[in-house]
Amino acid sequence: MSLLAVHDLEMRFGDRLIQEHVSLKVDEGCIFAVMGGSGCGKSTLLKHLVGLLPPASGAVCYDGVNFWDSDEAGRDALRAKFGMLFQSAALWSSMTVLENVLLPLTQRTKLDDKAREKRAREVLEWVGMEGSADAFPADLSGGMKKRVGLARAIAAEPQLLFLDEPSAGLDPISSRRLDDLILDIRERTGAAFVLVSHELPSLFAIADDGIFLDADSKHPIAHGKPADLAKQHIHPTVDAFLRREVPPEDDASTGAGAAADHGAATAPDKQKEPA
Ligand SMILES: Nc1ncnc2c1ncn2[C@@H]1O[C@H](COP(=O)(O)OP(=O)(O)OP(=O)(O)O)[C@@H](O)[C@H]1O
Repeated sequence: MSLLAVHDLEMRFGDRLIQEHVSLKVDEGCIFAVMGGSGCGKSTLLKHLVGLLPPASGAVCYDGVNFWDSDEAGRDALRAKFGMLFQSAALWSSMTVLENVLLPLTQRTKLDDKAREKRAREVLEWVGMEGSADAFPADLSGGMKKRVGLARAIAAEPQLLFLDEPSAGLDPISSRRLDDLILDIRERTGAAFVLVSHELPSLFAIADDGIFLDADSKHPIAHGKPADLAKQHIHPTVDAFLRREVPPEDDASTGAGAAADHGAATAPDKQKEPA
């Protein structure tokens, strides 16, 4: 039974179709990437996965339980299985770092004050932020805020973590540190991750599986490990994203066969590998 399974999801805003025929599975310990060009519906998919938006049709299931078929108590129980790191880290500015991390522990666990603080300090230590427990978010750099956001997301021991562009706005070194941190957290907790990302080095370094959403056809055009997809020439749009190539425009030869030739100039094995 998959931790998360999405079956033939259709996403709409009113009459406007965003994506259809979206199916995916995320198992324990998997790092799953949601990829695609700007505006294709990645963040919208994430919002469907965390129960913020109801599907137009299709199903989002956790451990085989359909989120939208559950009653409110059932949905709360399912929500307890996951944590979320928003793009901005979304820390409460009026609370200290420690108080921010304590929040999900207060809301989601029955731990007493002492145990809550112990756990909050433990996860802050994991992300290297134990020395900033009494600081306020305004005193932190972007990378530090993301690390605190990650500590808050993992504090209540979720099985699944959703990360919306975790590397956005970070310099390459901070971005690489965040990748290492995600791998470290997976190692420590066995949690699975679903991440929206445009960062190719990060996708190639840490993602085990993924889905590629296409803005034009409004359905997924590729499934698989990003590092493998970059070598397979499945579709010109996938190549353009994963191999940083410009897709041929208004060209009758935009099929998968033509894409193979199109990609030859900058094969991934000739690109600089992620450090
Ligand atoms: N609340 C909303 N109401 C109506 N349309 C929306 C809403 N939110 C997003 N959209 C539209 O849905 C489409 C997909 O948006 P989304 O933010 O999911 O794309 P994305 O792939 O995450 O983009 P980016 O990579 O630029 O962040 C866009 O055309 C966007 O304008």
